[in-house]
Amino acid sequence: MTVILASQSPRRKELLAKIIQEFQTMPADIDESIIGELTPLDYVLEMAQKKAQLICKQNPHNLVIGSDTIVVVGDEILGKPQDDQEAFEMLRKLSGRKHQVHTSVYMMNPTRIEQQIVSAEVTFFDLTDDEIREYIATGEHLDKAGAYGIQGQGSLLVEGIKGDYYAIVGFPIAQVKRMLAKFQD
Ligand SMILES: Cc1cn([C@H]2C[C@H](O)[C@@H](COP(=O)(O)OP(=O)(O)OP(=O)(O)O)O2)c(=O)[nH]c1=O
Repeated sequence: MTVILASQSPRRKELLAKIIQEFQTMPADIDESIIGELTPLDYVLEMAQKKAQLICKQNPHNLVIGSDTIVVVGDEILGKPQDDQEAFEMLRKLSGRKHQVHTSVYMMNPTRIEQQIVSAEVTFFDLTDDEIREYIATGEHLDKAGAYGIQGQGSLLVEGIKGDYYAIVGFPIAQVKRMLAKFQD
């Protein structure tokens, strides 16, 4: 059965390639704007489900994987920033405190569904406005939840992490591998 990753993220593609050799990718363009109506965990799972369901409709005989990543600080959900100004505000909120990163994975084929949320806690150093501007100048913040990428220059903002590093980067491969194994049963 062909595996389809319902994603346009080059990172998710790279990470899935670490655990399976053959799969396709298809972007799932869904409306991610219902922030606020759901709890963070319900929201992140729903986004992964929507991505998987959209691609599954067009490819009903395949195993489709959707995934989504959010940052939660206090009780606020941070998705991807719209522009540099919003990125600046997000990074200011994250400065000097802990936040949670949640990545959901939703897998479906005609006979089975597996879903999972994998989380990590990230602590940021105290950041000056100049440090935030310097980071934003790298440009790597724009397509990332919370406006940073721990795998890049964003690592310089991070004092520590607890939990699964790959959940922060956007695709928790150890859990994904275990979920995929259930489709072999
Ligand atoms: C916090 C953090 C997020 N991210 C990324 C992971 C996700 O790709 C992105 C959050 O956006 P998502 O909407 O989860 O994913 P996406 O738009 O990149 O891809 P698709 O919906 O097509 O699957 O933020 C990092 O790469 N590094 C980090 O440290």
